[in-house]
Amino acid sequence: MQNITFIGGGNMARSLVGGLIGTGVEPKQIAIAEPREEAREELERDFGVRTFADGKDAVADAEIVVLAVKPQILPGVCKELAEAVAAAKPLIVSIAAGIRTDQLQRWLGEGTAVVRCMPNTPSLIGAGATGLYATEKVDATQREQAETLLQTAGVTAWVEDEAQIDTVTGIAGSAPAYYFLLVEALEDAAVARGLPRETARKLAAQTCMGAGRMMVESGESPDALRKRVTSPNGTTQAALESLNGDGIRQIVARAVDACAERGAALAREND
Ligand SMILES: NC(=O)C1=CN([C@@H]2O[C@H](COP(=O)(O)OP(=O)(O)OC[C@H]3O[C@@H](n4cnc5c(N)ncnc54)[C@H](O)[C@@H]3O)[C@@H](O)[C@H]2O)C=CC1
Ligand SMILES: O=C(O)[C@@H]1CCC=N1
Repeated sequence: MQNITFIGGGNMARSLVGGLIGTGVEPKQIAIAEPREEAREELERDFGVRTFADGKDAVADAEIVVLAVKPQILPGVCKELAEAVAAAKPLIVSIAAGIRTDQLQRWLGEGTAVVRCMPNTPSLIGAGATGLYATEKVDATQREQAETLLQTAGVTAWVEDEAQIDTVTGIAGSAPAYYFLLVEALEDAAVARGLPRETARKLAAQTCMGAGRMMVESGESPDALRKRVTSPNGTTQAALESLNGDGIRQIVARAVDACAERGAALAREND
């Protein structure tokens, strides 16, 4: 694995660095630029990585630079890094929601090789899901480098149309939060019915994991697995009829649209 520099050492960088180190990447090959001193100390303590206060210093010896700051500050951060990027010529991997590759190339230099991707926080435990998109400037070796980097965090899938990265955000990047919300809601419903919260959380969270593992490991469709839980005229049928009657599929479709549209709006707002 090449030298990898993260610009931004927040939640997502931590998730990806955790994944990288978990698969045996040498911590010293990872550099993180992070302005908050306390965060730098924590990153060094938790992962043994090199940290820098200034992004330009962290880019100098990097083969891959992962942009992991908020979309709202990315234009300024890229412009500050442009000279160092032009000198080191790393592959740029952006994980910023919404921000398009043509914008990144405009800020960093038109010749820059950019992969835009959308990972998610389960990367921290190697259970991430990432969509990737490569520009024409990215060669086959760099595509492989980006894929290998994100595969240390979980599964990956390429998209050919960049706009689909916003869809990926809707079903994977942001989606862990939907499952957390669902477990919160299950927990609240159980507590309202008198079950202790601790018991409710333990059982609901494990059920979320169990259902997830079955979908990933069995190779069966969610539809087939759902049908197997659903006895005719039984309890699950009653619950599913309630969910469908309340428009669960429409609710989810609207949420995915809202997410993807917010991604596109972030690109416009930060142009
Ligand atoms: N949190 C998530 O689940 C996911 C986030 N993303 C994307 O990842 C990016 C980072 O998100 P989070 O990690 O959640 O945010 P965060 O706020 O936890 O981390 C951003 C970090 O950047 C640092 N920073 C601020 N200015 C900087 C500068 N000039 N140079 C270097 N670092 C600087 C901040 O101090 C902070 O530690 C965003 O663009 C977001 O859209 C993508 C997929 C999932
Ligand atoms: O909420 C956000 O904007 C980021 C991008 C995907 C997950 N978190």
